[in-house]
Amino acid sequence: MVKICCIGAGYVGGPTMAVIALKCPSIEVAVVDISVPRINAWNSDQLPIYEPGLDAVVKQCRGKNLFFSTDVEKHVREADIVFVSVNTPTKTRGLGAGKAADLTYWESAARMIADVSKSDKIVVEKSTVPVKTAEAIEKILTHNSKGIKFQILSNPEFLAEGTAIQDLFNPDRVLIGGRETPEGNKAVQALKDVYAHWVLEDRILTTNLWSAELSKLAANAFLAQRISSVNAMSALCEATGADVTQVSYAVGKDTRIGPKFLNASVGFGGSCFQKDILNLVYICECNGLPEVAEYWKQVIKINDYQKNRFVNRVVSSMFNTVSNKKIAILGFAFKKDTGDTRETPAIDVCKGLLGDKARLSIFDPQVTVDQIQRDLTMKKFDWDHPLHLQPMSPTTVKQVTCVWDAYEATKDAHGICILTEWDEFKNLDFKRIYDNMQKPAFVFDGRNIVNVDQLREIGFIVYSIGKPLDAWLKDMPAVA
Ligand SMILES: NC(=O)c1ccc[n+]([C@@H]2O[C@H](COP(=O)([O-])OP(=O)(O)OC[C@H]3O[C@@H](n4cnc5c(N)ncnc54)[C@H](O)[C@@H]3O)[C@@H](O)[C@H]2O)c1
Ligand SMILES: O=c1ccn([C@@H]2O[C@H](COP(=O)(O)OP(=O)(O)O[C@H]3O[C@H](CO)[C@@H](O)[C@H](O)[C@H]3O)[C@@H](O)[C@H]2O)c(=O)[nH]1
Repeated sequence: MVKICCIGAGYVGGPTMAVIALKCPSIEVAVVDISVPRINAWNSDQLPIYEPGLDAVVKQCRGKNLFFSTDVEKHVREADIVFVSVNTPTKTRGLGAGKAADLTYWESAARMIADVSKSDKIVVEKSTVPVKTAEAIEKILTHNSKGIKFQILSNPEFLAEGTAIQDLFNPDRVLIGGRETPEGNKAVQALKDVYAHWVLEDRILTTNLWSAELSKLAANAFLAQRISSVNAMSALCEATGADVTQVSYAVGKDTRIGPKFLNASVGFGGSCFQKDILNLVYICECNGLPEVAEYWKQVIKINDYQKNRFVNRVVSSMFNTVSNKKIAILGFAFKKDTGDTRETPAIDVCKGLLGDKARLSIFDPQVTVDQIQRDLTMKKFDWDHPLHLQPMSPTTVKQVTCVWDAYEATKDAHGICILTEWDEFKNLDFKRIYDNMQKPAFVFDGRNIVNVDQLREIGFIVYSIGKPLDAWLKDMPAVA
């Protein structure tokens, strides 16, 4: 029986391995982590991450051919294929701080693999890593290997949160990069055989190691670039009376462009886009390509601009101050159908409003009070380290309350900011909400999910990203 071990039981390691176990009953899969609470949660009824469809997959395989354990060394030693899916945060100190990937966790995993292994292994990069990481990892593995042979493969993951199970069941492509040697080809084939249990052959792409590593960074950069492009257009739409939804529909009808990923928003969030673009920028700089680095940097600059612009719209609409005003924040996760708040635009928007002394009442159906308080007090990039290494939040932000209901959050509020596109926000009783708010009552829709005309009819002053402006907002300063 082939044995797989995955180091890192996070958003990628957990769902990916659960699906491999489900689709390959003949393979034994162990997911290991240094975080005891995380592994305990994977072994309980309350999984550590919220992902539609995940519970059912885990329940079907756990205890049969899917195991979650903190006994990292034992499972690595026994495995034929070791996936490494640990954190690769942005460096906060030293060379490349604020841009380069911090490979501390990857390196320690590689050293441990070399130390405990007693048989040949295929080591698979599942984490997103800088191009050429495999070379460094190979050096660590072969230096300490006592004659054991390791083949390193790059197999980046393309799942998106909220649709992870769907994406894993039916991936656009599976990418496997390996050394172009007989041993390398054999290792690539072994991993191909795993995916071939459920992925069509023409969707399994094989490349050299460096192409696979770089393709992951390139894919995220392209995706984020589309969002920054449409968000840049949204500012121009507001200035000219065009409607960004109509513009992106018209643009996306061109089959060369395509309709997906063209929704204007308060900005993109999530653990990957910003981190991976910063990483790409750093790699370009290190390779003497400052113009290319500058090009990609702009995607992040526009994203920051969009978040600032949103805060400025809120403040300027409300008589240029939100001091001591209650603002309801609907949605804190970085997108719907996840409880993940990593790099969520809500953090920057909330911090911006708190900077102007607003009182915030936050509701998100999946995010806990503790998480929100941690996010609002944590330093940039601290979130991307294993849980037990993250600082506990010693202080709470007093002007922030978290509630478990949108009606409670909006009661007596002066304004509402919609920051996540949860389906339930579309069906709220806005008449009831309006009646319980201070007047004039404002809605700032950062996800373009409300029916603007209906809300204006009720009496709200509405701002919706990239849409023709409410008369109230027309003479207000719009620049960030
Ligand atoms: N989240 C996504 O949607 C996504 C998608 C594709 C790729 N990625 C990439 O995958 C990687 C993992 O992302 P994630 O979101 O799953 O992160 P995560 O923080 O959810 O999980 C990483 C896990 O690795 C564990 N870990 C760290 N060092 C360890 C070690 N030495 N031994 C054992 N366990 C260790 C941590 O405790 C943590 O539980 C990152 O490189 C990320 O960029 C993420
Ligand atoms: O038209 C759009 C599409 C997305 N977003 C925002 O962009 C962010 C990222 O969304 P999404 O890409 O759906 O989620 P992620 O889970 O971050 O997935 C991305 O990052 C992963 C980690 O690398 C990759 O594996 C995925 O392919 C890639 O889509 C979220 O804040 C979305 O709200 C928009 O604002 N407009």
